[in-house]
Amino acid sequence: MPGQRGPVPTPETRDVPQQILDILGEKDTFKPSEEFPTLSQVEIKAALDRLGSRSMVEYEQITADAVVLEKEGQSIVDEGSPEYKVWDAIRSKGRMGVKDVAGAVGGDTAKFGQGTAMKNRWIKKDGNDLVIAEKDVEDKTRHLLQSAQQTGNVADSKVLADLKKRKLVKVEKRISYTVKKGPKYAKEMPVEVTDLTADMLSSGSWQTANFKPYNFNALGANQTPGALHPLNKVREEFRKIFFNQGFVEMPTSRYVDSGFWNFDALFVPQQHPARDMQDTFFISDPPKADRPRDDPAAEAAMNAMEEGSRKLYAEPTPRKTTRRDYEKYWDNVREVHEKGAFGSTGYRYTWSEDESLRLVLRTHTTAVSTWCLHRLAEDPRPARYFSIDRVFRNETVDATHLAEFHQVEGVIADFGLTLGGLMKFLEDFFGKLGLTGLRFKPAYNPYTEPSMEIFGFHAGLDKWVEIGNSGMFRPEMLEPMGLPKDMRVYGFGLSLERPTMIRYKVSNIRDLLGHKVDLKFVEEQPAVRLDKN
Ligand SMILES: N[C@@H](Cc1ccccc1)C(=O)O
Repeated sequence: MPGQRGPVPTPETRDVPQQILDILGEKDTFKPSEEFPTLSQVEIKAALDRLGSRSMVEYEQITADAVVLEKEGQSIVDEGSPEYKVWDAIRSKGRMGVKDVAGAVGGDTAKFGQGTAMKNRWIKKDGNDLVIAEKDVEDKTRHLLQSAQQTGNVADSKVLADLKKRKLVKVEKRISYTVKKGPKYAKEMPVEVTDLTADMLSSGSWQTANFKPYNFNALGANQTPGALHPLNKVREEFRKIFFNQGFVEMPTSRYVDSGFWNFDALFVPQQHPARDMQDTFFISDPPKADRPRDDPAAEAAMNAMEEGSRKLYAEPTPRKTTRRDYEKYWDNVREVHEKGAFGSTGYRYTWSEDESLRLVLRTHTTAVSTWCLHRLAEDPRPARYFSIDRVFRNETVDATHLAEFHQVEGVIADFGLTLGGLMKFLEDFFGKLGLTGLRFKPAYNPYTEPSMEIFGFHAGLDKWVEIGNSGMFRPEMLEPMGLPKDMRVYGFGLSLERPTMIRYKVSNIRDLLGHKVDLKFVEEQPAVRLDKN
């Protein structure tokens, strides 16, 4: 029975309760330690408890002193006493030089044995030699210790004190039991019923059935309650960091989105290589997305997230909601691509509505940030949003790349933001993950200007690793939404997999994500604190 306190019955111990009943059929009382010399005290106790809890036996515990052999005492029992060994060595040679005894029996044995053998008059000196004085001797020390071992007792207290002084024996407390019949004694272990069944109820046999008593001392069986996946553990750590800095979590989980939200609204030109089949998974059925329009489900989710945050940070006013003009937004996006607008010269190509309405597996969570930012335009105010969710890219799969992974993404909207502020923010943010002394490298994203790749020095790997991408969103993205000209928005993104792989020392991403993940691995990984190494 899993979790049962005490030893698990083995084939040798399983029928001990029955054997105890058998013995009690012949004697009124007995000591199990004498009848079962090979069983441990714990095994005996388990059998007695089993019978005792059913009132089949009663037992008493006796604590008594027992003489136990020390190592030296045991070796005398096994090989004989030093005095005997000295006598025996001299006997077998006939005579032996005093100086040769140590060589024959060992230094320690010679040292202790020779004197005692002399005192016992087993040996005597003959010139410079030793010869035996007694033809037959009894190794009393050995016999004394043998009997002490068998009975756990040395009757003569003076002898016992002497053996203790010579460190041949010690005295220990021993627990033993005396057993007698209990009020429900029977010759056989009765058959016990564990479950009340429908049959027993209808036949009435439950009335006479012998139910197994509850064992309230039994430990519960170990439960495997499930475990957070390592990615989820790291995700939770990131979420804490974001929440601690006043970020609102964005509603996510919409894996399929239109090109509009994933690309066009972000000022990604329609000919951009990222929009190629090589890089993006396109969905063929349904063939086309709807034009951007009200999205009540996402709206409700985001309202709830904001409401929670508003309570937490005691922000005074809820957002004003006005009707969004999606026709205008759509036209603005077309115009900024095609002809240029809002002070930008645009890309100057013919913008295709069909391309914008193609369905894709979203390639970045910036699609969600874009949706949240366009929503902010109806009541522009400082805001901080984050998401941690799955994205898809048509990549060649290898040890560090899969066609799907997770992005950690944050955006900060405010008035009067500067690039220096973003760098400082990122230093603080990554500092909380234990990464300090960041380096920034100018980079290019169609939707941010300036853009920076973020590098951190990884002490364990002893090299600079790219840990993220960031930038300030372009006016070509923000102004078509209706966000005010003087509002600036930071954005940054990183993968969830990379810090998780480093933290859990996973070298192949397929051990972390996909269909080959070992559940045992998942269950065994400890929780982490990202800011503790
Ligand atoms: N979308 C970028 C990350 C990013 C987000 C926001 C601003 C700048 C960069 C990526 O996928 O790598």
